[in-house]
Amino acid sequence: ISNAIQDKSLLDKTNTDETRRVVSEKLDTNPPKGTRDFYPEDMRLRNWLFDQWRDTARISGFVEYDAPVLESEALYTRKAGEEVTQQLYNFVDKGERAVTLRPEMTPSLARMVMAKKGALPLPFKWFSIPQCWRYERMTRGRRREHFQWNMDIWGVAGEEAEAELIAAMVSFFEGVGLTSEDVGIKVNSRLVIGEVLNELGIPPEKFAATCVLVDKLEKVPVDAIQGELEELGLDRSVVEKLLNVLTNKSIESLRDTLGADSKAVLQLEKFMSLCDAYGIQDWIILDASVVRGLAYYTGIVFEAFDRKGQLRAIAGGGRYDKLLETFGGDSIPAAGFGFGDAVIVELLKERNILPSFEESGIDTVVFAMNEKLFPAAIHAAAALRKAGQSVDLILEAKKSKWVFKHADRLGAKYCLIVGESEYENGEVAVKDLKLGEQVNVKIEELGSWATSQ
Ligand SMILES: Nc1ccc(Br)nc1
Repeated sequence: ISNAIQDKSLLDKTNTDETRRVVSEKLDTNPPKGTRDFYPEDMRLRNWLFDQWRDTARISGFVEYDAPVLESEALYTRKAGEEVTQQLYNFVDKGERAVTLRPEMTPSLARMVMAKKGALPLPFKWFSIPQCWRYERMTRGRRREHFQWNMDIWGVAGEEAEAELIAAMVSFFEGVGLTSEDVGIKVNSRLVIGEVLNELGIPPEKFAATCVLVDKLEKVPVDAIQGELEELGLDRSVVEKLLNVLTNKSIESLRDTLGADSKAVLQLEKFMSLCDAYGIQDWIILDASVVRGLAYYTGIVFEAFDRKGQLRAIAGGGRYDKLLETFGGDSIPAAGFGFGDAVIVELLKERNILPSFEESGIDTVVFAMNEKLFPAAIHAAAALRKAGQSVDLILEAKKSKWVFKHADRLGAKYCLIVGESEYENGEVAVKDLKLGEQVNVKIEELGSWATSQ
């Protein structure tokens, strides 16, 4: 190596060959399959959505946490046939560890709670906005990542937790301009399935996997999963009976089917009365066919959907009291939801209530008419920035025409011009780009000018 460095000609030659080989393989500028780049305008939309989520969480008394995007694969080996665990973005790392990009956040939250071994004061209300991943064969060309707002309440056994969670979700919808005419929230309890399976003599250990299969039945014909049903010992008559109960779309009909003293009916009646207290009853639809696809739900489950029925579920969640047990820990009652960043944006666009994010948010473009005046432009920009303005200082010699076009592209409010004659009078010219008016401002008064805008 040292000879090569001394013998520069060799280095140049090697570099040239190397460079030629590298340049010949044209770089693929697309992001990896199923992932997205966020250019500034996309980032403004994403930040706006995250701000709505964060504001709702803060107002509802939730505090933010986070966890690594990379987790041990062991966190998701639930063997219940869920889509989310069958599409892990997993690999073996350089330390021979079986790891995966997280497909959901709840298991990470459970791991964090277990790590604290009971030292966490209960109850707690936490939220996060993790990027979650799946590795789906690109046959369907679907995304492999999304950001998912997670809200969870741990340590509250009563349905008050689910009602608080759904009230927070409704508060988000109202905050972005959606009403109960646009969005509904279907609510059910997995106790319904539990009572039916119990009556039919199906052992409780089959409960979770049955729920996952029933969820799949919402999307595919029975024949498509007949094999999995039989593997679980669910013969056709059991499935028919189960599906019949799940057709109930009101608390009244469910009460007729399961009886007034059914735990599932009593739970749902209590939940509905809590929703009345929040004044969100118009958003709620009882629908016994809702089971959700995660194995660990144990009680109330819910999903938000667009009333026009054009889109996939907007959000979903439920109670998961036994999750820590599946990790070998002691159970703590918990409930929560996940709310993806894709469907909600599609809905807001379709309802034409997604704000515009074209403008960069730059307040003032500052430029010097010649190189000699650039230090003065720096001082002007510094004064405006000190007063809290967002300032784009033009860093090279540019013609005025270019600067005004640039300022227009940015959607800037003002253009501050440092010109010879004004500067000699200790002033700069400020043009209001929306109104077209231009005023001269004393340089030492720029701070107060900025704060007065
Ligand atoms: N679980 C999951 C992860 C990533 C996407 Br996109 N959808 C679902």
